[in-house]
Amino acid sequence: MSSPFLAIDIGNTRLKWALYDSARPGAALQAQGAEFLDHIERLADGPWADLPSPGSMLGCVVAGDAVRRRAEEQIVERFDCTPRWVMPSAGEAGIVNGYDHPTRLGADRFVAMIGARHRMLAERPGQPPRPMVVVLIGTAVTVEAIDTEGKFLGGLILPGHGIMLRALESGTAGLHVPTGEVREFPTNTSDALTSGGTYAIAGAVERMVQHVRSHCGMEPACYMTGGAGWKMAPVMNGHFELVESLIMDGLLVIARERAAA
Ligand SMILES: Nc1ncnc2c1ncn2[C@@H]1O[C@H](COP(=O)(O)OP(=O)(O)O)[C@@H](O)[C@H]1O
Ligand SMILES: CC(C)(COP(=O)(O)O)[C@@H](O)C(=O)NCCC(=O)O
Ligand SMILES: [K+]
Repeated sequence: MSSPFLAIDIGNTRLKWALYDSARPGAALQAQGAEFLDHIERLADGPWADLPSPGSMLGCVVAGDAVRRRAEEQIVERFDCTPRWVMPSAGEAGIVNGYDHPTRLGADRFVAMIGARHRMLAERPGQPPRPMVVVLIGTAVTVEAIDTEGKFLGGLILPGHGIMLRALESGTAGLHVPTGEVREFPTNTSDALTSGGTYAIAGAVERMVQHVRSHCGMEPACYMTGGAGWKMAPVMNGHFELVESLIMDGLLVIARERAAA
């Protein structure tokens, strides 16, 4: 018997949710949405009002305990299921967590790597696994390195587009301008700021691809996700697959493994 499954990803800007017909990778998506954190209280009586009730849910949250509790209130108000959240551990679902303190790794990073590993293996059945670079472009940007065995080697944390711009605006007198375009040779302040932020992220990602290539001796499979992923995709060198659902995919993989255990 399978029942609908609710997956939730709470970042520092938005809560993303997705309802699937069951708790397994490849499950059919029935409904999805995103709310800014200020609007979490609208969920139960708004976007969730007419949904079929999930039999279980699993989420990841990096926005802090107060936000997590506000989301839990909505879940228990609307649905008959217990809120459950992924806590990064030393290893789960094909990823070995190489962080110095594994539990201090962001849950969204851990879950995205699990989703990516599952996708990479599914894309090449019967072939040897590849190392990976997994990029999350949300409020912050993270750039994760995973070897062929599924070991998380380490990752970068950078400011996201919005934080970079706000930091520059607040730290200078002359950088209060509208959003510009990404240009190779920007000739106005708006384009210079937008291009600077975009290529800062692209440069960090390219460097991590080099590190993984030389450490693992193989070209990594590269995946990108997050609310601002679409902004980065056009400027990435090499083959980067934009997978909007990477964190939800990871939650489905974990939910199935936990149900089987
Ligand atoms: N429609 C949108 N709503 C909110 N943020 C958006 C939107 N489109 C792009 N973004 C960008 O995505 C970032 C937030 O992405 P998201 O994945 O929701 O972040 P987080 O996981 O940290 O909550 C913002 O910094 C913003 O630059
Ligand atoms: C790095 C992050 C702030 C990213 O948050 P996001 O951009 O998804 O809102 C989050 O994953 C986090 O708080 N991590 C804990 C510290 C760490 O991963 O080392
Ligand atoms: K996130």
